[in-house]
Amino acid sequence: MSEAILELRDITCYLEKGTNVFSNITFSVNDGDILVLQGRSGSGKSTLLKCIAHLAMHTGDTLYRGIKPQAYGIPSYRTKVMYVPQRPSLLPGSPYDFLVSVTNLRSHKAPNSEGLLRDVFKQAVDIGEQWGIQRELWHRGWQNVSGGEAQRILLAAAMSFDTAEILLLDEPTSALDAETSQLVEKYLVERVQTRDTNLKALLWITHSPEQSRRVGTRFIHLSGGSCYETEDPSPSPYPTTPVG
Ligand SMILES: Nc1ncnc2c1ncn2[C@@H]1O[C@H](COP(=O)(O)OP(=O)(O)OP(=O)(O)O)[C@@H](O)[C@H]1O
Repeated sequence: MSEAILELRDITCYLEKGTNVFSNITFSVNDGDILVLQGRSGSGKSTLLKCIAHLAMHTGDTLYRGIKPQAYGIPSYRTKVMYVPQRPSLLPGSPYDFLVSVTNLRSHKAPNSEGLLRDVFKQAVDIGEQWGIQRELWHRGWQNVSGGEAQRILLAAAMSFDTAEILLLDEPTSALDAETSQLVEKYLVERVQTRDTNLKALLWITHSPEQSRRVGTRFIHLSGGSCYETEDPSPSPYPTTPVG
């Protein structure tokens, strides 16, 4: 059996007193997994990714390589287990400014931070160009790039940092046309399989059964506040085998 990188134990999320989105979610993400997370709209998929990234209040434990994120340091943990939202709705400035901010955080403005930024930017532009993102878009304000462009830019940025062992992908291709979507899928899957970067696994929300079949190695459904692992890549609202 492959090595567990991330373990979720009894993750329960309450949004209001007395109402929980889900409870006691327990599963592991192993080296090499492309774990597809499915479920009806409103079942709590995005919220679960936010709990894993420690961006939403919850109870239960997350262990990254056997260590609690609090012990690891939440900012460092988030560079290893990185949440990639559907849209960068609240980010100021341009995509390039975003690369600068994250690189400054990473380097703590060390003397070589310019070199690090140059490498990250080159990598981001290279990846983006493979997906049809022209270099000049990195310098445009976020509000002036389309939803599909912003999605690809965020993903290219996440890949260019090359710090993450797990990417938490919230419908990463929802704004893309079929052809571009498959280009991005292929790239992400290959990065996990070829092992030439730090990336070891993906936790991927999708509503598309076709995408699920193309990319997934494991399939987890959220339904009725619980989660279920299944061999079936097509979403089912009434799965039968609970995990955890
Ligand atoms: N900040 C919040 N305050 C109150 N309710 C919230 C909040 N965030 C999410 N919810 C509710 O929690 C539930 C789960 O939301 P979530 O976005 O996780 O669902 P989802 O499965 O990702 O949905 P979709 O497939 O439509 O993106 C929904 O009923 C949503 O309305």
